[in-house]
Amino acid sequence: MDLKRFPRYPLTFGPTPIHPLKRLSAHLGGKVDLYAKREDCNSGLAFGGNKTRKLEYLIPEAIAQGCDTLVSIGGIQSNQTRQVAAVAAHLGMKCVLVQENWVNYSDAVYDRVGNIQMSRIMGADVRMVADGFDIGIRKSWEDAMQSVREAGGKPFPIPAGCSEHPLGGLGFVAFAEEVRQQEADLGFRFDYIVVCAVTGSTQAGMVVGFAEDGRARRVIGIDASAKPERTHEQVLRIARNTAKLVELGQEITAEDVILDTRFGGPEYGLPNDGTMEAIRLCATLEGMLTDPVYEGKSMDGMIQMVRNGEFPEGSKVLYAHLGGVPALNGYSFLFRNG
Ligand SMILES: Cc1ncc(COP(=O)(O)O)c(CNC2(C(=O)O)CC2)c1O
Repeated sequence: MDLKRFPRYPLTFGPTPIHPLKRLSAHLGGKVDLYAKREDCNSGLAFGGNKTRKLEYLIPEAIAQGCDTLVSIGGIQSNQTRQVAAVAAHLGMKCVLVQENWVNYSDAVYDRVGNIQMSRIMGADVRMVADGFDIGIRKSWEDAMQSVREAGGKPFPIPAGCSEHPLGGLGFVAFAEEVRQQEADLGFRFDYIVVCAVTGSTQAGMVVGFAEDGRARRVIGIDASAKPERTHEQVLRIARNTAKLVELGQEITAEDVILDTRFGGPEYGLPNDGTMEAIRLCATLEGMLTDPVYEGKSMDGMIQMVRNGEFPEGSKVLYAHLGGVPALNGYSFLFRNG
């Protein structure tokens, strides 16, 4: 699938590395080969992550439109907003971030460390809003854009997770192309790809990208929104729109969106016991850190699926590490004893 007709503004180092998770695979019985693709190491811009790959396809539009301010939204410890702040700083643009109260978790430092701390240091105008979690288009975000216009600025709208932007899925269509090229070098194909899903355009792009070689249903989304009906609908809608955009030539159906709802509880942003065990297991066996909001839940899902024998023996499973580690600082109390 050729994406060259879509302008891309380079914000990442290039193809992200794939490496085996040998100790974790052995610990889980050695019958399934686990690998990680490291989107958490994809850029020098404030630790990067999945949004930085997505922003490569949104930024050309911001530049072409002569926008001077990137406006985005997320929870207090949003990785999205931190990545937007970094890209704005890198491009010499202003940045307004709406940080809503998405997580029912009170830690003394939650709104002063990690992602939100970095966004402030990078010069973003960080605006705290009391509204709770919702992955949809928010009034607070629309108000922020209006405030930029009233101040004489030209805002570029970047919705939560970049997902409701028409080009939001392209980055992870490119991810699938990149994996195919890496598989040619590795000499094998992955049987499954495991990915965390909340606002949906990461999984949606992968579903479209892997549909080309018949692997749409091998993309296993692990819901971390704890509102899976909403996330499933959003993944499906974005995948369908992205399939039309890239002229996939096949229909994406609801059955193509595999979203596992077992690991997202108890709420968005709050870890469960499985999340905490998965974070510790991956950290102590592989030195690979994951977070309590997103990747800890997808890592838990992958670990439990291996333990349950849900991947056939001999399967090669690719874990998409999408970033998120800075938020660990907001959950320090949970790890006070390691
Ligand atoms: C580390 C990490 N892993 C997975 C996801 C889920 O990606 P999608 O939103 O594309 O489904 C996020 C999203 N984060 C959001 C944020 O505000 O940071 C968009 C919710 C993420 O940050």
